[in-house]
Amino acid sequence: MVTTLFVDLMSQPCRALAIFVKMNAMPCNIQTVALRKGENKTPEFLSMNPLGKVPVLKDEEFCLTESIAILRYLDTKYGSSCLYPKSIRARAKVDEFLEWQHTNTRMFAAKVFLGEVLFPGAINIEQAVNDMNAMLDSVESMFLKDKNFIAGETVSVADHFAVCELLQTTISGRDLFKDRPKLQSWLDRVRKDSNPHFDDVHSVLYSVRRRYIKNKL
Ligand SMILES: N[C@@H](CCC(=O)N[C@@H](CS)C(=O)NCC(=O)O)C(=O)O
Repeated sequence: MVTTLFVDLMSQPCRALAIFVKMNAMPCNIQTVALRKGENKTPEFLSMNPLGKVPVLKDEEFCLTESIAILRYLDTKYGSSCLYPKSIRARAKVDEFLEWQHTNTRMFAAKVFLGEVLFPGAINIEQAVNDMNAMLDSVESMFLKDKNFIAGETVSVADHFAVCELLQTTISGRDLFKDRPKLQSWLDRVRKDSNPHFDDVHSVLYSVRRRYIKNKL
C-alpha cells in the first residue's frame, strides 16, 4: 500500500518534503490540497489534520502532521539516500539545523513573505527585513562557514528546508541573495545537485512569482 503526502506546493515545508520524496523515488503519492481554494478546511481533510494545515501524510489509516515528523517517518519506512544520512554524526548535524530552522529560517523569512505578499500593511517590513538579515548572517557564519552545504559536503534535507523558506520571500520580487555571494553560490549548488526535482517542485512558485512581479509593474 503506497502512502499519500498531501501538499500545496506554495507551502515551504511541503516543497522540501516533495523534493525529498522525489529525489529518493519513494513510492509515495503526492496529492495537492489547494489552500487558496480552502481544500484544507473540508471535513475530509480536517479528519486527517484538525488544524487544517499541510503537509499531512496518510499511510493506510495512520495520519501524521508536521513536516519534520513526516520526513522521519518516510525515512524510517522507506530508508532514504544521502538526503538524510544514516551515520550518527552526519544525521545529528542535519537534525541540528532541522531544530534550528523552525524559529529562524522559517519564522523570519515567512514574516517577510506574509508582510509583503499575503497581508501587506499588517507587518512592520523594515523590522521584519532586519530580523531576516540577522538570521541570514547566522546561516552564513555558522551553517555555511566552512562547508558547501548546511550539514556537510553534500546536499541534504537541511538545505531543502532552508532554501524553500528563503525562496518564498522572492515571490514579491525581493532578492535576498543579492549582495550575499556565499548564500547565492550555496543556492546554486543546492539547485544543481537537486535538479530536475528542485525546479519541478518550484515551478508553481516560479510562475506565481512571475505573475506577481508583472502585476506590480
Ligand atoms: N510546523 C508545520 C507548519 C505547517 C504550516 O504552517 N502549514 C501552512 C502552509 S506553510 C498551512 O497549511 N497553512 C494553512 C492554514 O493555516 O490555514 C510543519 O512544519 O508542517
